[in-house]
Amino acid sequence: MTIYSGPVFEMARQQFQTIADHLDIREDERDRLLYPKRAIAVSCPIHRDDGSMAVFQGYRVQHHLSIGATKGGVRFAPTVDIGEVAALAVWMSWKCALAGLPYGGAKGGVTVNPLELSVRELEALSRRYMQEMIPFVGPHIDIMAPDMGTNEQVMAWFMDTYSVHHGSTVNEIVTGKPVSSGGTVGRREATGRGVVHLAMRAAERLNIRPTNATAVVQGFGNVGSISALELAGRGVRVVGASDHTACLHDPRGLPVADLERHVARTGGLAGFSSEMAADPKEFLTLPCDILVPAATERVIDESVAARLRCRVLAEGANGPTTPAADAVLAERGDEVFVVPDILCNAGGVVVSYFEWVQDLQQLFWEEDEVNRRLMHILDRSFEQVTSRAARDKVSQRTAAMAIGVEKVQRAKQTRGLFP
Ligand SMILES: NC(=O)C1=CN([C@@H]2O[C@H](COP(=O)(O)OP(=O)(O)OC[C@H]3O[C@@H](n4cnc5c(N)ncnc54)[C@H](OP(=O)(O)O)[C@@H]3O)[C@@H](O)[C@H]2O)C=CC1
Ligand SMILES: O=C(O)CCC(=O)C(=O)O
Repeated sequence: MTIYSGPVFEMARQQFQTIADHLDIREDERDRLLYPKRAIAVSCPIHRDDGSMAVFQGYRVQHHLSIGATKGGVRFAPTVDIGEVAALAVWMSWKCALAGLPYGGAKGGVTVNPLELSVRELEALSRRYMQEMIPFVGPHIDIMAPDMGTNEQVMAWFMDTYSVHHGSTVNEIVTGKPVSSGGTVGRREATGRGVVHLAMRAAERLNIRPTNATAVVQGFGNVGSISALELAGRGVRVVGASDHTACLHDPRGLPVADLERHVARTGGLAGFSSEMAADPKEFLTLPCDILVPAATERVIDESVAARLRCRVLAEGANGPTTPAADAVLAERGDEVFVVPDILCNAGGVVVSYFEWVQDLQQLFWEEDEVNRRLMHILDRSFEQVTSRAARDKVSQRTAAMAIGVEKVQRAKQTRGLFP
């Protein structure tokens, strides 16, 4: 019996079983590695602007405590449930271990559509969520960060709420804060920047020149918009971009900077251009060299996987590709070079780690230092994953997860169990 259910947790569980079989992990050790150490569920009441009261469910799952504090983002979305949050926490563990960060994985979430809240209501909900979590988090216990539906402003409210309770400013309680409130330069851009850096490494392996390449990006929030801008900055023609409100396609290339300004002004891609409107059902299978899913989980199922027309799949989102889709991609052999999520989008948590280190030391780095160290870690992980995949004749996802799981397993074995 487990409280973790639903399609996203089932996906994380299936992936883990594949890795456990590949690594020949003993049956009696598997549950200890997969199931989260702690899960916290809270009710967050707020006053609505019309004077009524509303209660939102919030969660935080801390997956394992064997390497250090736990780390991971907080998602505000209508889909959030304990199973989704737990799956995302499990993935954070493998991601942090692969990158060599001193953290276990965590994730949080509130079941809410943030677009339906006023700014005042969003602030009230953010503060209430952190207030409810204060007994369970701390700079050496669990450090939150942004994810879907949250941003730098929400992190500043989290940090302020925790600090008011503590009696002095505790910058290191969350990462992804504004630079003006103890954030680091380069964190806002880090995930998309890392995605594109690794997409370029993959393209290089396939002899694709950026200036001859095309890209399609799903999702135009933090990760998607920065990925699109970085791709365009390297001379890649971004031919597709989408969010909930619209899918745009132009084989001649989209004006990415204009899209970003439009989204900043209006809140979405809708209304940018009716001539560029594309069919949402065909969006992910548009022909391109680089496909960046940067929205949500399970968007690439077996049917989409069979029809993908990209050469590089650079997973900006967490869990965009289902295990059934992975099997289809494996059958397609070398046709699609997959840069798996826990490698591809690790730039965010890597720079969050740098932010935490800087906050603890109260010594702040220049942006070129942040980026140099980020690329060093991403390049190291890329080499480890691709050489392990070649050595063991497995997919890059299996290789990446195997490296992460092995590190967590080793830490648990070395520390042992209480008698
Ligand atoms: N932020 C970070 O540092 C990191 C994020 N990630 C992952 O990246 C992904 C995106 O996160 P982030 O950019 O922060 O989130 P944001 O909330 O900033 O942006 C999400 C974007 O995805 C769009 N979107 C959501 N669902 C769909 C859909 N079904 N089809 C098309 N577009 C959709 C949203 O559109 P709309 O606004 O119209 O709803 C929005 O443009 C998530 O999987 C997250 O877990 C991974 C590592 C780090
Ligand atoms: O920056 C962080 O700590 C976590 C980012 C995150 O949630 C993720 O990598 O999925």
